Amino acid sequence: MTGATIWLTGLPSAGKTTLAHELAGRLRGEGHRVEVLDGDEIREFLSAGLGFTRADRHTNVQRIGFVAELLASNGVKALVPVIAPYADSREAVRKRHQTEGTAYLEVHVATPVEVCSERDVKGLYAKQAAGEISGLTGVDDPYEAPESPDLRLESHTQTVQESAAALHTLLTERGLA
Ligand SMILES: Nc1ncnc2c1ncn2[C@@H]1O[C@H](COP(=O)(O)OS(=O)(=O)O)[C@@H](OP(=O)(O)O)[C@H]1O
Ligand SMILES: Nc1ncnc2c1ncn2[C@@H]1O[C@H](COP(=O)(O)OP(=O)(O)O)[C@@H](O)[C@H]1O
Repeated sequence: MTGATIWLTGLPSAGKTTLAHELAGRLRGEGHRVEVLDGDEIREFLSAGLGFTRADRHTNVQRIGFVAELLASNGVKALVPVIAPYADSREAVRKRHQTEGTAYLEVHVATPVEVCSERDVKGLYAKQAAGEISGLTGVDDPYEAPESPDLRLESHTQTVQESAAALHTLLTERGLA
């Protein structure tokens, strides 16, 4: 089976993790091998000790990109719900896949910051507003939105199922599902 990395980039609470797991379920049901490289889990193990500076975020994204490519080149659909706020970090991951001849799709989960901060799944926006944390992506830390992603999802105007269906359609169009 053809492997691929599908990177879901977007702000905290945009819907990256939810969509990755929804898509994973659909793909598994069709017999695909799937791994979700969850940002929080990766930061507990593979990227333990890294923080949220530009340099640390870059290192984190390159490590995840490396593992995703290994999985994808062995027939796995590697779903990556990780913010990856910097365009040059994402570009380096894309190039690595290109060099190795491995399929790579960039999906922008383009939920506006106002909606994300209302969802505030992990309470980070509230903590930032209360001055308890700083350097929150999209608020007081940069997020460089992709200029030409393979797909841009408007998760605030769609249900989870509609967004996941759009993602699945993209994979089908590219011969990956
Ligand atoms: N300052 C700050 N900025 C952004 N995110 C923060 C921050 N502090 C903690 N968190 C939590 O860590 C998750 C982001 O980790 P990632 O590995 O996806 O980010 S990055 O690509 O390295 O920037 C992110 O997870 P998601 O909410 O699922 O996106 C946050 O829950
Ligand atoms: N179309 C949609 N796609 C993804 N999530 C959605 C959508 N509509 C509403 N949501 C909700 O938004 C929240 C997103 O949280 P989460 O997936 O953890 O975000 P992230 O991983 O980007 O931080 C979830 O509570 C989810 O149910």
